[in-house]
Amino acid sequence: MQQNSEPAVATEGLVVEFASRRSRVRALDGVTLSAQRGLVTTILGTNGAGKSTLLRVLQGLLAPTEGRAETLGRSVTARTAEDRARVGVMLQESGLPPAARPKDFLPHLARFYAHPRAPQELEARLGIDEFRHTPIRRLSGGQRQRVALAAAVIGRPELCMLDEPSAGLDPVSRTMVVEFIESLRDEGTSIILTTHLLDDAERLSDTVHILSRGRVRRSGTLEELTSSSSSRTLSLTASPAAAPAVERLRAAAAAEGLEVTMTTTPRTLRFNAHGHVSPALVRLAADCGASPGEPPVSLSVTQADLTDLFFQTAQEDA
Ligand SMILES: Nc1ncnc2c1ncn2[C@@H]1O[C@H](COP(=O)(O)OP(=O)(O)OP(=O)(O)O)[C@@H](O)[C@H]1O
Repeated sequence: MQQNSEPAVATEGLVVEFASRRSRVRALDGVTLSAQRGLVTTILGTNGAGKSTLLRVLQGLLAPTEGRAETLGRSVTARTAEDRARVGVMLQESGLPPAARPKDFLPHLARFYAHPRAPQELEARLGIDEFRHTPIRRLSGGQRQRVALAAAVIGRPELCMLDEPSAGLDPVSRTMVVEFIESLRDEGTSIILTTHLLDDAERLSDTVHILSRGRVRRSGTLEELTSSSSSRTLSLTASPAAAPAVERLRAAAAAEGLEVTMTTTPRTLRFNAHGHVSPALVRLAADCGASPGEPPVSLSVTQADLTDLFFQTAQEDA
């Protein structure tokens, strides 16, 4: 028996190198991270950061060049069939049989497990019942994705790895999938998630690891990550009469290295500056009214959110 105190996932110094005669790519460059049981751990990163490579190693589909990786306390290179049955996997390329219909495929899959979920209940929860008679090759990308998610969880895995499960879904299906993932977590399933949808990441994640160029650049709970960041967003709305003052603010923010966006309509000026917002800049903003010494229509300084951190990480590594 495995001890449940083991983390759901643990990696140490994981390196994956893809080498051809012409080039060599270090997709993972010393990744050390862990994911606690019963929580949602999200891996974020720009395209090519190494997220799918990491999942492929954790799924035992790719041998690391260096380092070690464990799922549920077992090395990924030494897993038995029984160990594999405890891990559910949803890949970006679905790997589903094209001629099968969901109504046959899910019950067929269920027969491989001792205590499977009821296929019809899964169909209903993921909206698959609407197209259960259609062969998989005729399903849309978003429909196929939901069948792949159902297939990943039908055996009641203790650990579920989901590679961009909500990407490309319409808003109704996306909500269904996000709520489904929440319910898996509530049942105690450990979940490793990758996504580019930062709203979903904010809603679902207990812990986040942000990868860039094959390395873990930031790790922590959402609260730890955002409170440790010195980044703030200064947002201001002013009347067009305040344009000269807002222009001075823009120049000062740019000189301090902040990222600035401005939009002007006939009735309002909107100004946003993101980065290390100094007290001097806040004082300058407080004077952006229609006449000298008057305050602007609105002014706020807010803590960085996950989106800000994501951009910051990408910029630091550019
Ligand atoms: N089989 C392969 N052969 C050569 N290079 C590869 C291979 N698979 C991935 N790579 C490279 O490894 C790096 C990481 O790729 P990976 O697919 O892990 O990124 P990702 O973070 O999942 O990106 P995305 O968000 O686009 O899915 C990229 O530079 C990619 O080109």
